[in-house]
Amino acid sequence: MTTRPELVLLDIEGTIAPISFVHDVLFPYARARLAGFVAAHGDEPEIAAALAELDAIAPGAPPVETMLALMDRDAKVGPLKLIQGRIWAEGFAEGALTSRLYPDVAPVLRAWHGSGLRLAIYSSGSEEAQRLLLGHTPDGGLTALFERFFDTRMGGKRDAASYAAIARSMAVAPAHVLFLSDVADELAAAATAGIQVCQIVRPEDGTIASADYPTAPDLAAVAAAFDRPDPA
Ligand SMILES: CSCCC(=O)C(=O)COP(=O)(O)O
Ligand SMILES: [Mg+2]
Repeated sequence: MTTRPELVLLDIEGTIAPISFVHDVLFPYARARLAGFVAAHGDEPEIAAALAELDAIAPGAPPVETMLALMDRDAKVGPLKLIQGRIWAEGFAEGALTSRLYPDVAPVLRAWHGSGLRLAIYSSGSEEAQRLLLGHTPDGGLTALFERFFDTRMGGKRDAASYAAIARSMAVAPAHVLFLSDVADELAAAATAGIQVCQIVRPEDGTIASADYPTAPDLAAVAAAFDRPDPA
């Protein structure tokens, strides 16, 4: 991180939301409802298209089994993410789900937005899921702080071209974007595209610090770094 960015691009899981929340609350909620959801909504065009994509991944296998197997290895696959997002939408609408963010996140995001920094999300979770998560936090709705919610329709998070495309679509030079993530491979892809990067290392979630990139324990530390002079 060398210059104060114009745009901060944020990952979700492990960066602003606890991994434990995603794995122990959101994923089990979706797992338990996959079969019922497919039975109820499988004929809707968007869901039917997602089921066809799943069939291309595991030809002939029942789609619910394919999704369960993908979830077992935390595969970030578009049709699975779309269906998870639709299931979580029902949970948030019924009040059965409330999202959880790390405690530093909401105050820093509000301060960044208030100071004119542009904000966007780039997550493997679907755009709908991202909006739900940020719209139902214990600190209130945060979606209005963000200009855009990018998901894997922009490309994979380990592919440099995805970050270049995001910068282009937000009309900002890559060098003026800062990407925050817990995953070193994602930071490597962003750095290849010329984007500034910082790894968020949350000890409570067991993130392993990479030797290759600047690290910070939370968003407050990133914010503090903006105000420090560059090392000579
Ligand atoms: C609202 S996103 C839900 C979490 C999720 O499904 C996911 O895959 C998060 O991936 P990330 O790219 O944010 O680490
Ligand atoms: Mg992450």
